[in-house]
Amino acid sequence: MTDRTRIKICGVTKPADVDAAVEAGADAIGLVFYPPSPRAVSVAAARALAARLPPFVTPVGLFVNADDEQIDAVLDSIPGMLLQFHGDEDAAECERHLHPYLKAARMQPGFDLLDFAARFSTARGFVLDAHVEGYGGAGEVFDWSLIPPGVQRPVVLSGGLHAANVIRAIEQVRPWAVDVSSGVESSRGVKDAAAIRRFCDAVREADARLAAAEA
Ligand SMILES: O=C(O)c1ccccc1NCC(=O)[C@H](O)[C@H](O)COP(=O)(O)O
Repeated sequence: MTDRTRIKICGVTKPADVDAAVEAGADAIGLVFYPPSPRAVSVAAARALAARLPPFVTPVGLFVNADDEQIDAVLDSIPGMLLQFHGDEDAAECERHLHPYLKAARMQPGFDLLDFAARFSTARGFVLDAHVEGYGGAGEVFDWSLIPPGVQRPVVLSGGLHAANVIRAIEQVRPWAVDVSSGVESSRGVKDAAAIRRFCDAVREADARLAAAEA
């Protein structure tokens, strides 16, 4: 159990999105380098967005089965990036960029997360998302009871979260962090500053409730 649940606001595309996330207390922002996504950004745009981040707020670069040249171009342009592999990448493909990375697991009945975690032994943590077409960013919740005890690395709970369900999600799963994209948008791909604030406030409320219950 962490002292406070970290927050990643994913799929930011505008300076105002970054500012809203930082202002609301997010710990990380997600920059999507997957062209089919309505949240996809160019390397140049991502560099400018990441440059707005204050110290200790992390840019996370999100890839889906990208080629090495694309990943290396991003890493050459944006210092301090944490990688997030959200496709069918194997461990070797994740490791070869010599950067810390998160590996996404698309949760469904029968999926062996402990075996998955053992296969990605160098991952800094696992983004647990719904198993959806298009790999992610779908705004769909998965059954959190599918998460087994004993995952020895930080869990980033993701998939269909929003201000109205994130307290229950944190109470049930006790993740290291929560990650959200659709749930803080006014329409697909358009971030909403008030929704970002509501989401982050709800995470703080969840942390306060857990602290009070454990006092
Ligand atoms: O954000 C996307 O458009 C996206 C597209 C393809 C693969 C992953 C994508 N996002 C990855 C994330 O980390 C999202 O925050 C995560 O899937 C949760 O999204 P949502 O359910 O919309 O909150």
